[in-house]
Amino acid sequence: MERNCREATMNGINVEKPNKYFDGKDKKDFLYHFGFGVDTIDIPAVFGDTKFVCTGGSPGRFKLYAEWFAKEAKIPCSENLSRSDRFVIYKTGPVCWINHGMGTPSLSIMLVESFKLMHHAGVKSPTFIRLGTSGGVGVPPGTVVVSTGAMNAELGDTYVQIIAGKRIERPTQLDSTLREALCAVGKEKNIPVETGKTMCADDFYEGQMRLDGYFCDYEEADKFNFLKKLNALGVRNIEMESTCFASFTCRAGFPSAIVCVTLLNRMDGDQVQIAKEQYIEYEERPFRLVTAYIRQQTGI
Ligand SMILES: O=P(O)(O)O[C@@H]1C[C@H](O)[C@@H](CO)O1
Ligand SMILES: O=c1cc[nH]c(=O)[nH]1
Repeated sequence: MERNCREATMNGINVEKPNKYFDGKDKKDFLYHFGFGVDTIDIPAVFGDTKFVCTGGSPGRFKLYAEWFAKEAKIPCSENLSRSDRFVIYKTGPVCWINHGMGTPSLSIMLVESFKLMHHAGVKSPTFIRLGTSGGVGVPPGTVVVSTGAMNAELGDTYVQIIAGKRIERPTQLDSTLREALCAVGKEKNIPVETGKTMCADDFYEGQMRLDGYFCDYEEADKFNFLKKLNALGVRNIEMESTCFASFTCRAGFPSAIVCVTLLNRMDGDQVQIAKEQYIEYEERPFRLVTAYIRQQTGI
């Protein structure tokens, strides 16, 4: 049965308390990949009013999203608040825009430091939304997939971590209330929205059964059989972060959603070759949907 993370949070199910070791009175926690810590900036003053953390891979796209949001809501956009060159952090009122790089290893670092940031800022239940791009599985290019769940590369609905030499699998639930609200906004705004599972691959080429990588030791028929299998399992898009994102946010008890536009239908090809204007219009779709939802929720 599908679980709602918000309920899970309220009932205390699946929600883990922050690690006791990083927050002792004598400890001055430093967020290494953000380049600042509790000792170097006044975290509650800068981040204490955060309600939403929006994230996605590219630093340039997230700077743009923050600027677009500020312009639309007629509020100021901060400078890049990150003091490291690993990630960018922009703030527009109650919304933080932080990029996470490509793949789950990079995302996991960004999420852990964002969760610690919210903890130090005294923010109780921030909503996390991943706005990204993906390859569609049987859906037309430009479709915005709001994920019902995340599936790993072995086609299990879990996020696999190796800790102390052991394989740990954790659930990849997403918040169904948030998803439904986002879908309703998409409909209102005439944005082509679909719901379905998102497959999280470990790489862009072989892990997604592309035929255009440098290596390929399978046949074209294997690719199509795999994509058909995914489609039959309810998968509508493939990207590279969803399992970690769903698992970490649910573990922390934060409502979360994944909203990714499809750049192509993988049933029709592998190369991502889109005219610049079309690419920007596709990139804008998750932004328009999520922004409308945030503005509706916050009244800004
Ligand atoms: O959020 P983005 O668009 O960066 O995410 C997808 C998944 C991979 O990180 C990347 C591959 O092109 O795009
Ligand atoms: O096909 C695609 C497109 C974007 N991102 C992916 O991971 N795969």
